[in-house]
Amino acid sequence: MAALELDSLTKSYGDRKALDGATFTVGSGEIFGFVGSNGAGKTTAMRIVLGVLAADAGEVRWQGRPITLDDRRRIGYMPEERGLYPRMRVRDQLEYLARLHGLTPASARSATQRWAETLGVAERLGDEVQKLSLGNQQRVQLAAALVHDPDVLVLDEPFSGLDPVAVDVMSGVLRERADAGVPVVFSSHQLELVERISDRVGIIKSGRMVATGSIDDLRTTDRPRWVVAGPPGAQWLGQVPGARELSRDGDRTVVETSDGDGQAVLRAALAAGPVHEFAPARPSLTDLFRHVVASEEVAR
Ligand SMILES: Nc1ncnc2c1ncn2[C@@H]1O[C@H](COP(=O)(O)OP(=O)(O)OP(=O)(O)O)[C@@H](O)[C@H]1O
Repeated sequence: MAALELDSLTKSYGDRKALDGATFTVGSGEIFGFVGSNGAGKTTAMRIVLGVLAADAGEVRWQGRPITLDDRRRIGYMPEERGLYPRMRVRDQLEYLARLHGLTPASARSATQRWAETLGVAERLGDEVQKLSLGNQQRVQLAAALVHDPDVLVLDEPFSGLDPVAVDVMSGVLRERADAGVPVVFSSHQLELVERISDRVGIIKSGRMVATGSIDDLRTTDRPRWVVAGPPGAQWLGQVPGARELSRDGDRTVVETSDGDGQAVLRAALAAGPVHEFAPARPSLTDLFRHVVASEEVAR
């Protein structure tokens, strides 16, 4: 079931339309990767979910009804502009945020300890935030989003600037929270990472969702592609009706077919010479992103 729904959100800043009917849902237990070019509207959409910004039109729903202030208090949010007090000690900061969300002093203390350990910053609990490296500050920022055991996670570029170990720690935590039933939505420009950890992704362009679904859904096309390595050139391809070369790198050709008949492609290649690789070509999220962002067509 869709736990969090963004329905037809519209928002303008003066005459600049930041959101233009953006709609998507995030289910319980689902990690949703929210991607789009700079200025496409991701932060604006997340701020509207949080309620720090009001939509001009459209609605955010939680569990099927309009989201309330109380629901919003149960969101764990990592803002793009971050939001830690630089001179406050990590421990005080996390305990303070937990208390703001209604935890008792004892629960705030134990949640602070637990999340600091999970995120690898327990040894820095006594330090001022400003003395931490940026990556460690970001771990603390995630701890700040998690310390009140939120029902939803909304994270604006949580992975930017992290080293690979920190990326693993953070993605492990997101998966663990999702497995506990929490809907997780995060924005990122690191498309390989988004592809690796998201259950579903949404691509936003100029304030409108141009594609939403699992990576496999988005890959599904009525013009399947194949990689063929072997015969030099691509003259052999002329023998296959409805097939065309998309790209060629040395003896490796990516072929698009109109009817998905890979066997016809393989037969033509074999007739031209030995073939040492033949496989369906699976576009990466980066390929899909380039494709939908470059095209003007608005789908789904
Ligand atoms: N406070 C503001 N005042 C005026 N325009 C704004 C404001 N905030 C955002 N915008 C504009 O709204 C559009 C959407 O911005 P938004 O920050 O939501 O994009 P984004 O997808 O998060 O971008 P990025 O990937 O660069 O963080 C942009 O054109 C931006 O310039």
